[in-house]
Amino acid sequence: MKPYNVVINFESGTLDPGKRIIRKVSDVKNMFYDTQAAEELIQKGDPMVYEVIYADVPEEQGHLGHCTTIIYPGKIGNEYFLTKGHYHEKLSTAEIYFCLRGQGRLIMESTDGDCEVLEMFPGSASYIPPNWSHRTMNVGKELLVFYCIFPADAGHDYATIEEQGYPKLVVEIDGKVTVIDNPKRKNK
Ligand SMILES: O=P(O)(O)OC[C@H]1O[C@](O)(CO)[C@@H](O)[C@@H]1O
Ligand SMILES: [Fe+2]
Repeated sequence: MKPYNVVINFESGTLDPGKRIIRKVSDVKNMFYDTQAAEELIQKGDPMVYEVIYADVPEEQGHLGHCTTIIYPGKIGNEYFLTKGHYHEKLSTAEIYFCLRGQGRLIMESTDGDCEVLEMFPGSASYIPPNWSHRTMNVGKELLVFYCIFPADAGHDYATIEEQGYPKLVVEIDGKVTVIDNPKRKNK
């Protein structure tokens, strides 16, 4: 293949040319603490939670996958709109998130059971080491837009997070972004 450019719009988060994946509340309902509130939102029109726009790169060793992620502002119950979250199938692969717009949080858990939450803001570049799962939330009132770079053969393992969730939740309490223990978390 030959070198090529894509163009990223820092405002809207579009990456062109790219392949767009859309996730609505119905696609991520099991990830939220308040599943009842998620069901109600699905009945009210099933709004979009986030989209990912991938550059066209072969999913092969040696290549770097890259994409933008756009998370809409919103909450389910008092929990901010979030991505599904995953480990990489190839656990030895890292990832970088470079925030272009908005305010977010990045929650990560390692295979050793450590949990960390980082702030995301325009200009923040977050390093997700090998063996750490990752999920992002939009904690602001505008779009959260960030650019991701990862080994193209990393793959996604969604099952672990879908089953056990994270040890912490990022929620709004009295208008403030607050990190609390996840009451539903098993084995912790
Ligand atoms: O794949 P998820 O967990 O739905 O979240 C999407 C985010 O993670 C990535 O899959 C990359 O690891 C990006 O596409 C994006 O930021
Ligand atoms: Fe990833």
